[in-house]
Amino acid sequence: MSPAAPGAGTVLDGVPAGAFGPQTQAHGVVDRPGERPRVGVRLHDAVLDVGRAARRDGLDLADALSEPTLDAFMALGPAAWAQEREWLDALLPSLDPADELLVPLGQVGLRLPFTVADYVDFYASREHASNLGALFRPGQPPLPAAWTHLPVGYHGRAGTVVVSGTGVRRPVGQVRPPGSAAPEVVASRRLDIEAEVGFVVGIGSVQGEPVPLSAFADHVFGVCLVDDWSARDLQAWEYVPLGPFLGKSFATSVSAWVTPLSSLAAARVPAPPREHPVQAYLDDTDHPWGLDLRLGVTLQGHHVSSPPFAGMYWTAAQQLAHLTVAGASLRTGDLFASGTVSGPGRHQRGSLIELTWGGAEPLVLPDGTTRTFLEDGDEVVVTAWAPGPDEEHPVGLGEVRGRVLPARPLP
Ligand SMILES: O=C(O)/C=C/C(=O)CC(=O)CC(=O)O
Ligand SMILES: [Ca+2]
Ligand SMILES: [Mg+2]
Repeated sequence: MSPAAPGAGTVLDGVPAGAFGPQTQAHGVVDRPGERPRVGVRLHDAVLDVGRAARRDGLDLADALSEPTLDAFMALGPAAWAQEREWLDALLPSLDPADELLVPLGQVGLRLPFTVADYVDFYASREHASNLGALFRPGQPPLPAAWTHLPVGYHGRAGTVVVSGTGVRRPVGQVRPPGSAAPEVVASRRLDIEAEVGFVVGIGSVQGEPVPLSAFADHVFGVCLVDDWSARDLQAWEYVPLGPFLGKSFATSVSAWVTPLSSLAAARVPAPPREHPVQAYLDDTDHPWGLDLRLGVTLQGHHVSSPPFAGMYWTAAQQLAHLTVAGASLRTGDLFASGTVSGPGRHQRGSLIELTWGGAEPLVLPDGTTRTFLEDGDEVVVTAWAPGPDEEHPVGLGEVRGRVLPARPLP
């Protein structure tokens, strides 16, 4: 298991006050000295030990909520999730701030909240896909032919998913520098971020049986934030024709909090208009799962981008239907990420390769330094929030934070 994250409870970039009130019910796993890790639900700047609280209230969910990961609780499925929500909706607003089961965030470490089963990364932002097409494949159409017909994705590396706060070692690998005929092995010079939203599967499915789009909320427990660290120089040399491999396999960071889908009811929006009718299994007319999530990205504490999730062309429900249509099954803990969230505006791009246009237009940070790609010691934080039941109760999605560690010596 990855190490506990330091710096829990730090101030979030651009996330409104009150984002972790009783409406949000972000689930994580907390680590306290001398104790086994336990499931916790965040309430403002504290965490409720939900296993012990459930035991105190005589709830039959107490065993599943007393585990060192969210796995057992997520595997109970939507009826149990709804039961827990009803209980927390009643309990949290009336909880005594001095309750012994509420622990200040600053006193706990935060762990990877679930065992990552399989990991898939999609490519659902039209702006991001078009930008990457222009940068990686100049002279070719901005989008691949299939892009408007199906949610393009690739299978990633589940075992290198780490919790927010874990250091990210600069990868070493093969690159072919521009203008050079021969490849060489170097520490990546084009280390990048990708700001994404992740969806966490609670209930699995049977191999060979597709999961219809309408069953999305029966399978997916909640949402986390993802930073899909990407070595653009490794990626550019290796990716044809099978797609990302080592350039994205070394680390993928996720937030320590998983926000239940049920907390995002007020954030649901229709997806953008489709360019042409989609296949029946992707038709989401009756199940719109667009989500108005507002992301923020900081680099060395400076705000560099505000990617809007609401404009994503493919929704997570369509992605789940597509992922399973050929017969692939789901497992508890499967993680599928949206793809980099980029909007049409310059300051809405979710990666440095887009923000600096392949390094040609460096970012100037308020401290006077410039960046094209990440330098050793750089820290990136991705945050997000969504509209909640009313203006005073926005829903916070926490943060995913990572600092770049220097590369190991070349092999
Ligand atoms: O267009 C490409 O060749 C590569 C695209 C990416 O690197 C993006 C990716 O990982 C999928 C996404 O995050 O949207
Ligand atoms: Ca990605
Ligand atoms: Mg990755």
